[in-house]
Amino acid sequence: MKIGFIGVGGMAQAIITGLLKQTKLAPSDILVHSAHASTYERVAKQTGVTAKASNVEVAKDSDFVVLAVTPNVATSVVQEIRDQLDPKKTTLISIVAGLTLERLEELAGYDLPILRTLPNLNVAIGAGMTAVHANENLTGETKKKAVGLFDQIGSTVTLPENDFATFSALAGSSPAYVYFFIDSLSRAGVKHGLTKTAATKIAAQAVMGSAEMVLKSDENPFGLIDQVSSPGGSTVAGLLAMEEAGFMTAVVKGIDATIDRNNAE
Ligand SMILES: NC(=O)C1=CN([C@@H]2O[C@H](COP(=O)(O)OP(=O)(O)OC[C@H]3O[C@@H](n4cnc5c(N)ncnc54)[C@H](OP(=O)(O)O)[C@@H]3O)[C@@H](O)[C@H]2O)C=CC1
Ligand SMILES: O=C(O)[C@@H]1CCC=N1
Repeated sequence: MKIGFIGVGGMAQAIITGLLKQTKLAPSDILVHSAHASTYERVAKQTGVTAKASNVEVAKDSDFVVLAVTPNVATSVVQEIRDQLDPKKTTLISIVAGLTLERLEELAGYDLPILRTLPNLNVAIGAGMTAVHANENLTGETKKKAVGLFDQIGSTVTLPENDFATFSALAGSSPAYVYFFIDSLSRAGVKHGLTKTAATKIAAQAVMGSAEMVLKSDENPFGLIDQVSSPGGSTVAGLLAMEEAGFMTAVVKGIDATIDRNNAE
């Protein structure tokens, strides 16, 4: 089974790293090409994957073709490889935010099996969260294999396409917001005398444990907040100060802006 990546930027590299760590795929079974030889040749050198001389070659030689370019060039790239996409052999997997199955079928062919996905950066460490939606041509074992790639590098959820913009904000973009939160915690620690390295490790471990607690406990997050907040204690004092600064409103406004941008694609 050959998996070809068209575009090897941040997200494609995260998927490749995750696949090489979490699956039995050989690096040579992963084919890559992108706009600049300096990028795809560097990725090939660093990871052992196979560099191809063109997008067309990647499409021709792959069973699963992962479209991993930015939305502004996706249309022209699909048009470029269209003739190599053989519905009997090839499955197209798109990770492009905002690009619908209807548009992909229009560009790539109505007979082609296509999986629309929206992964997040944490696939690199096998802890991703990916939304998937297959078109009606993608069925059976091939669908299992395509979705299975993302199951092996994290969790997957099948969502209606009109929820993808919201999912993209809550899981695709949110790692950036959580990293921002961790960095904010860490900076506060530095303000109070910890080293940045120690503060970041402490903050990240606390965030990881808290996320695991939400997933594993029967309590909702507000119940857990109450468990942490001792009567008359420091946590409730901190929570109230954060809320006075507009914590929840800031988060919801950020997610609204993310969804608005996704819907404008
Ligand atoms: N970053 C993320 O967390 C997520 C991103 N996505 C989606 O993933 C896609 C890629 O995003 P991201 O990795 O962040 O972006 P990057 O800018 O890091 O990567 C884009 C890649 O596209 C390549 N490229 C540009 N033009 C062409 C072309 N004509 N032919 C072949 N390759 C080309 C670039 O090549 P080169 O490097 O050689 O210049 C680069 O490797 C986007 O559609 C985005 O919506 C989805 C979920 C999460
Ligand atoms: O910033 C972006 O547009 C992409 C989509 C989700 C995460 N990164």
